[in-house]
Amino acid sequence: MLNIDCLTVPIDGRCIIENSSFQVPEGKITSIIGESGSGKSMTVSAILGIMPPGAKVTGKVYFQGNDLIELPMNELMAIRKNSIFTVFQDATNSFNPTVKMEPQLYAFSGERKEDTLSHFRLKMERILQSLGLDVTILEQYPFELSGGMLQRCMNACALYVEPDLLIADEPTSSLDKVLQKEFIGLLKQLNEEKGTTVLLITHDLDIVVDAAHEVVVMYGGKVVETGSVTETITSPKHSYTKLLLASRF
Ligand SMILES: Nc1ncnc2c1ncn2[C@@H]1O[C@H](COP(=O)(O)OP(=O)(O)OP(=O)(O)O)[C@@H](O)[C@H]1O
Repeated sequence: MLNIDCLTVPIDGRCIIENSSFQVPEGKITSIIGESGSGKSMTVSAILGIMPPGAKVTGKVYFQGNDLIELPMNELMAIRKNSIFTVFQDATNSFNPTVKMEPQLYAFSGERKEDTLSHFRLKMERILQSLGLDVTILEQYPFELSGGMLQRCMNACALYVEPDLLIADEPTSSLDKVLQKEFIGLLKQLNEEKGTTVLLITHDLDIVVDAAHEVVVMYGGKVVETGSVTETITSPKHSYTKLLLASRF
């Protein structure tokens, strides 16, 4: 589904990602794990084509037969709109505080699917209720909702869109344990019931073990190990992976 080949990202002469290759197989949950600053989020940015000024990307990012790095911006935007949904670390930052929830959730989900507002409302209300949210939140502003509720709203959009690829970048790090478990359950549900391919970025090995099928270990801007989660935790090869496993207990 997603095939990263020799990805290299220098920013202002400093190499942030170096010659990294890995695959995200269709229908699986693949997790990128690594210490803070190892280049996990920058890898996501390179996949999505959202790079900071001064960055140069080389290598290939194949998705559904296209090299996303080579695509003109309008074609990349169309692929992102139709096939990829991204959940970022702190949902609070994804919403405009001065706009009510309904138009914002519509923009993230119904509008992307080209659904009418009335169709969106019916479908979204069902999803919100299934996530334990009252539909009156649609009339509220983001600042009236808790961080956990906003994260659930973003999850509701992912459920609405049913993307081919869901990218979740540290989605649980601002959540309490109960909401973390709920989010991971939702990822598994989307993966098992809808066949959604998931790329999950985390620094939490317990989440990888609980949710992922495949793991990509990053260290110092490089992919140092890839493999199935079972294989990697039973016989890690790289010293950093061994350290990560040792620090789990
Ligand atoms: N806009 C930017 N300009 C220059 N360097 C950046 C920029 N954003 C990130 N970096 C650098 O790129 C490196 C990788 O950062 P990245 O955010 O990808 O790490 P990460 O593995 O996701 O870390 P974390 O787990 O803390 O989110 C870091 O050294 C960081 O300082």
